[in-house]
Amino acid sequence: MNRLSLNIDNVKPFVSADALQGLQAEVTRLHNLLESGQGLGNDYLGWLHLPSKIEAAEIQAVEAAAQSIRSQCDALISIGIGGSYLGARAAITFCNPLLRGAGGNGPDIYYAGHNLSGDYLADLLDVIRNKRVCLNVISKSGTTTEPAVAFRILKEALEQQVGVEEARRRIVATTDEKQGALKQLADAEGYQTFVIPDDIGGRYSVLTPVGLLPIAVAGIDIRKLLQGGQEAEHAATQSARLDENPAYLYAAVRHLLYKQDKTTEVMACFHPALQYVAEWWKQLTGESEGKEQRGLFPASVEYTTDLHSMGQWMQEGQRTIFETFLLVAQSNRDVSIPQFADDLDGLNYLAGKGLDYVNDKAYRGTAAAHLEGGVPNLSLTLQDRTPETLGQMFYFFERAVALSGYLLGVNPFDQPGVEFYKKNMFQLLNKPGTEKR
Ligand SMILES: O=P(O)(O)OC[C@H]1O[C@](O)(CO)[C@@H](O)[C@@H]1O
Repeated sequence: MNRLSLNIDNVKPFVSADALQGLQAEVTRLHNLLESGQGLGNDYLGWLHLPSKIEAAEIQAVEAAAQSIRSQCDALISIGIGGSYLGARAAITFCNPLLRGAGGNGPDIYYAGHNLSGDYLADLLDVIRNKRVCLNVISKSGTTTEPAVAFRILKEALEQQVGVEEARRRIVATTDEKQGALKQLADAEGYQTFVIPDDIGGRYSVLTPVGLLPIAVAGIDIRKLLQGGQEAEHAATQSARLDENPAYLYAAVRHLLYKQDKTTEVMACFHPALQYVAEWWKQLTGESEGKEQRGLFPASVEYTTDLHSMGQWMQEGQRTIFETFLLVAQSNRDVSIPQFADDLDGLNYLAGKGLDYVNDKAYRGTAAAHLEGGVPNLSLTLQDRTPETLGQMFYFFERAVALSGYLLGVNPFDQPGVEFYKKNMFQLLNKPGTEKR
């Protein structure tokens, strides 16, 4: 079942059917390279068939741990950064009510370890002071500074609140099977642990326990999420043809636009539930493609609010951009506009219409205006805000970005550039073993 639809009508003035057809042979070659495990970064392909291969026992273990957290606690703090953070936050924001506790009908979900702000952590410590708290610390390497520091502080706070023994029961670690400081710490303390497979990098890990545990704690059905992932996996595996494989069509279109010096891709959403989906997508594309001085710069805007700020730039700024609209066809709920007898605000022409109707017109008006202003744009419409649709979307982008990296000739599964700031930071912090340059 296809829960996503890709519309490329507004790129046609820039990308011809012939140009797409001209890329087909290369796409097919790269598809075969990906599937046969012969391409760049082939030791990180565990995500490729993960949705269909994840073991029933693993799903059950995640569900049981989530249930135990839901029954013990009224707040979960998910501690991680980058790929060990954004997938869960994207899913939880996407599926759950926007203004109630982020955990929907379960514990409130808070995040830590994704920044180094003292204010942020101090505020978080205040907020959780009188709550029953559980911690899920997530780090593949087990050595990333931001989550390690946050975990140290939150672990101490929890131990002071409930004692060392009870704290141990309330902490779950998601990390490497064998290595890293977090693994050693978890073993020493006797925490429950989940494993991040060796062959799956952080930004491709949302459908492993990295994402699944916090998502399940938030009351989202992870089986449905995985089902969506599986549907997209099957669809993308079956055919490399651009007229049959929308993930590859998206990759091919953005590659052809990049070749025309459209070097920035702006993901534009009209729904606040997509805010962290865009953040997840930025990590996926940025870390996968931005290397060897190549790669699209991934940016995002949230409409309609940003139409009143960035809208000017989008309409008339440098023509080095294209836009990918990420849309939701069916919201969970809608609110209709009332009729007023006096009509002093002049809005009676919208009376009886839902906000989604108005939002849709805003999208259509924007897409046409930006095309007229020289910005090619494509639209990916998600059928609804269900976990199945989200699972399809996660896999759609993973597959598309893997192919995009191969089209660029880079390894989409490493991130050597990220280490540079860390070296400098450690030297500035006088970390033992690092020397000043
Ligand atoms: O799970 P870890 O090892 O803490 O890494 C978190 C994130 O940091 C990075 O390694 C970059 O530093 C990302 O690739 C990764 O998603």
